[in-house]
Amino acid sequence: MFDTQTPEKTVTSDTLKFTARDVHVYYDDAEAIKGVNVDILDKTVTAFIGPSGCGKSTFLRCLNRMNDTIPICRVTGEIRLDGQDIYDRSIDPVQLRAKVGMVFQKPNPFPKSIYDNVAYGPRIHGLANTRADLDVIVEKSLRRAALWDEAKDRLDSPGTGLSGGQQQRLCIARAVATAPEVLLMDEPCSALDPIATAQVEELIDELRQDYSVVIVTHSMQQAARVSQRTAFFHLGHLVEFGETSHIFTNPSDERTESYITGRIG
Ligand SMILES: Nc1ncnc2c1ncn2[C@@H]1O[C@H](COP(=O)(O)OP(=O)(O)OP(=O)(O)O)[C@@H](O)[C@H]1O
Repeated sequence: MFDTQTPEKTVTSDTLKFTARDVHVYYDDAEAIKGVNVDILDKTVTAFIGPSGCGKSTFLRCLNRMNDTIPICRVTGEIRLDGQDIYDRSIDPVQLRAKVGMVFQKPNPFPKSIYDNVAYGPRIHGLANTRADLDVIVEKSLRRAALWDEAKDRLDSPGTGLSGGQQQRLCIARAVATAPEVLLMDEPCSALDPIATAQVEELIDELRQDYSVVIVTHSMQQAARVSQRTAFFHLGHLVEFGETSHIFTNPSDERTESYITGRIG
């Protein structure tokens, strides 16, 4: 089911980025997340795994308040980023999402040029004073997303004209352009072929030098390859959370074992 040969990846940071306490999420009366507590570390890739409908994406979306955009969705409990309550009245969700960037399942570049896709966030957040500043941010972000060499001669071409894998890297460049601290990725490789998937996985490994990355994935092989910590969700509960190598080789909970051995899911 998973690659037991994957070398153990050590957690390199003990700095807490997010702390979530007793988080419940409801869609109308249906409870999708049932009292989740979790600590997410800086400069670490954390994978959320679990059967379809267990709440992985719902919980991920709590971390940058994307659930605010769903009228029937209600979040209770406490989520802190660097110690600050992200659901506090004083927090502007738009500013929060610049700090906590998100990459979605399906690459979704804006119908704009490659340059403008990346420049969009820095422009609306006033991160560049001059065109030259913006050029620097765009180049740096495209380099960070390992897309510069392929894109540098076609910056004025539409982002939608890139291949699927390139589009996803463009979306990663767009997310890193606002200098976020955390990157949330909701099944970022599910629409990609194996080569593009490998490129994005390599990129995730590089990004963790600078960011905390949280990735939802259906692929246990992918979780084992890219993450240092893994959280297993089941029916809205966070069943088990720990070092990826431990979760995959020696899970403590029967439900985790059933999932990773393919008996539930
Ligand atoms: N916008 C929504 N409106 C109503 N219910 C929703 C909404 N989004 C998710 N749900 C429900 O919340 C529960 C958790 O869904 P969620 O998408 O978070 O699970 P998931 O583990 O990410 O699933 P998958 O792996 O299939 O993407 C499910 O019962 C789902 O039907």
